[in-house]
Amino acid sequence: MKIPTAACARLPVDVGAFQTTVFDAYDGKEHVALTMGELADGPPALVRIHSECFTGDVLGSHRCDCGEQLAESMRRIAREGRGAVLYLRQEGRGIGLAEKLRAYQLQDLGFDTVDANIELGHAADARDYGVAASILRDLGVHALQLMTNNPAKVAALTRLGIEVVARVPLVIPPRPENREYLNAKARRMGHLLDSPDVAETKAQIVVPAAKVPSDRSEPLFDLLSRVSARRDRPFVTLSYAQSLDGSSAALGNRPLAISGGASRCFTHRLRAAHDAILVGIGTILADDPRLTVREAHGVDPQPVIVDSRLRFPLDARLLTHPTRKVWIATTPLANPSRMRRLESLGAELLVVPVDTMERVDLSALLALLRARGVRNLMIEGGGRVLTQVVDQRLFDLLVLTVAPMMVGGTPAFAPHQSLRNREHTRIDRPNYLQVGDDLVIWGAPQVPGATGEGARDA
Ligand SMILES: Nc1nc2c(ncn2[C@@H]2O[C@H](COP(=O)(O)OP(=O)(O)OP(=O)(O)O)[C@@H](O)[C@H]2O)c(=O)[nH]1
Ligand SMILES: [Zn+2]
Repeated sequence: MKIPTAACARLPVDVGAFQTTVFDAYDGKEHVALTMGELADGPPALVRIHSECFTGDVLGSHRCDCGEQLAESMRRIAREGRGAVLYLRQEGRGIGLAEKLRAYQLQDLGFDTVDANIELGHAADARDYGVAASILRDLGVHALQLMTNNPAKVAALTRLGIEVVARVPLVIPPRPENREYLNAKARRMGHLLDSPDVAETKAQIVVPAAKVPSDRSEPLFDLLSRVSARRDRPFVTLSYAQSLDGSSAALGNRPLAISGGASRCFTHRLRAAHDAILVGIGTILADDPRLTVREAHGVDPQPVIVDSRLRFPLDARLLTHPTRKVWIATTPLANPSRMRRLESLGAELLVVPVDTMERVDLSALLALLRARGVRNLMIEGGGRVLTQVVDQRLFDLLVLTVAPMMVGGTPAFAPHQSLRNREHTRIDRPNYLQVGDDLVIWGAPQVPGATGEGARDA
């Protein structure tokens, strides 16, 4: 999407003169590009994509490293005589200044930077880089060397079709006041902070995270980076794998590796494109999954487990998730002492009203997730949850991986209830991708009674 410029002027600062352009972005914020030299021609330029930090950038706060990263990146660009800083108005990793200060209060009480956000009902990182990609395209920049310590930023830009030929570390030596904060960023958000000295950092060639399919998957990831939540629930992607004969597990629900290596990378990339990931308790009992992003770059989505009867095992791997506190959604009928036990093991219990069958009411759960800041949610299974989601038409996008095998196992879906009595759910103008040996079918469900166009925009 072309992004209109609102105004521009030359701005001399200590390190040199930058052309300063304000963009009229579709999110209503005044994002800024500081550029030096000719960017559209020549080798990939040095670029900093900087998120606004009033406390660090303007006041020089010692709680973070932002102000120094901004100054250092401008210095490096001036030294090269060429490059750009995009100053994005994403204060507090997208949650705004007041919420960031609330997060600071929680950090003073012992929460780390990730848990503080989550405690306040936000995603650990609420930013997206769609505007940045549009501005870069407007500047004629399609490939760049990115000054960042954050691999998720590299991954996000790559998904948006900007080629990051190198990641240039921008490590600021810690101060006593921000040592713990920087450690938390490294430990919990995967920031690469071990280059000891700013002056020594050199560009590192970025190895593409996952040898995922072909560029033909870009429209899918591009779509995911642009979708916005509805008011009543997050944008929901239903993603699961099945064999040619429709099985998602071996007989008796025994686990089965269905998709190949390439599709696993693809699935991890999908996970990284979502704020949260939801599975039913059956999947936890059968597979004990970690639900993390391991085979792609990116931040782990918030795991959410639907567990009406609170059967969650006390030794499940999700209780030692490396970056997130697992959210277990249950009902007021669940055993209170079991709830307390799981809480003492680090889970967060979400008590949700029951539906007519005394299960977690999925619409109510989705509304709660939305209220907690989840903008997009990936639902990975299992059969019961998939069936309910399709029955109640609670999804916006389907991503189905079909592996070329016959299993004769447990069907991906439980027998449909209400669906049988209603119009069938069709995927509108589906897209087909080959990923390794597997076939990925993706598309939006047709809205009942709508034309193809409307369904596609759903
Ligand atoms: N919510 C929240 N935001 C913070 C906190 N500390 C800094 N920020 C914001 O974080 C943003 C910068 O993100 P960082 O995580 O420092 O770094 P990054 O942009 O992901 O990665 P780099 O490119 O390496 O700087 C700015 O918008 C800051 O205002 C915090 O404790 N909580
Ligand atoms: Zn900061």
